Amino acid sequence: MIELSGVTKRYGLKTAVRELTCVIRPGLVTGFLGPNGAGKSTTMRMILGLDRPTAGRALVEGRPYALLRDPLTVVGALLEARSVHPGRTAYHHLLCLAQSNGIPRRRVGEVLDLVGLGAVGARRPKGFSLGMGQRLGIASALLGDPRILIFDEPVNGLDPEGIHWVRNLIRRLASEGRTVFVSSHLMSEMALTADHLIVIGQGQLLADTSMAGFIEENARSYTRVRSPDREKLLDALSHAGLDAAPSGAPGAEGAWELEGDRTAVVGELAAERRLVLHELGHHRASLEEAFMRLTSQSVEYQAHVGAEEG
Ligand SMILES: Nc1ncnc2c1ncn2[C@@H]1O[C@H](COP(=O)(O)OP(=O)(O)OP(=O)(O)O)[C@@H](O)[C@H]1O
Repeated sequence: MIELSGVTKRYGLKTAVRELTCVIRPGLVTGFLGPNGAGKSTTMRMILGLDRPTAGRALVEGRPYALLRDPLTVVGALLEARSVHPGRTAYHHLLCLAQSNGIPRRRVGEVLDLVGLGAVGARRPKGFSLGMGQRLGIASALLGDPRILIFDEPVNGLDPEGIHWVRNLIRRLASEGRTVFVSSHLMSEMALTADHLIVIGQGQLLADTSMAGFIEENARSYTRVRSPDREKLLDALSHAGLDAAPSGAPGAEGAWELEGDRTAVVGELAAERRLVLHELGHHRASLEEAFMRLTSQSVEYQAHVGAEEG
């Protein structure tokens, strides 16, 4: 378990994280979302003792990271900026980490096999592809068989096969009862991976909720209907007091949308008036749209498309 209570981090006048309080529980994948500069990496660095909070406390399994004995056996992390000694092979890189953390040598071979690098352990990581580098970072995180795993943008730069592999690994780690805390800007990936979400904007907590609850609360629900008898259908809807607007969704040209789930009433109206329908369905907006909706007020750098400048 990871516990943050009133965690604040200031860099000079800039407050990167402001009074963040939340608990990241075992047995679940908790997604950590926020626009660029929201404070995600800073928060992860504070949990890992790489940055000291200006105020508040970050605890892993009930203790500050700095007080952990053999920390790699308690918490493993994959951070965005990683350093690997240029002269060491992948095997030696992991062996040095293992030896300084009281981890048996045999575990090095195990994690290399686990991440699919068993055949290239004798090679130097500087010749590795982005995906292989990412796998080596994950091997380091798993080395101490820790109960807590923190992954900052784990699928960055990976191909679809690599993304699929990371997703399955993350889900498996959580199903084994571990605490898994993952940040990603890839919303479609997060929607498939996370059970729970913590969302921050400008360093402050915006949401701490289940994935299903987040989508229920923040994603628009609507009915989409398409008919070759468009004018008659719109007339029927308007007589029934139902507002419809043209769909702006890509690939939904000619379709109309109504707020909420109105499939039953639209279907009945169409049947009554003997109108042909080519499409009628209830949709819920994606996690991406829900995220954009929630964080639109707290984006640090925003492009103003079409704004007149100068
Ligand atoms: N060492 C530092 N000195 C000064 N400001 C910093 C430092 N580290 C981070 N910041 C600032 O703190 C804020 C939060 O940064 P952080 O990297 O934690 O955000 P993030 O959510 O991880 O962003 P991204 O999604 O772009 O990785 C930003 O405004 C950043 O410029």
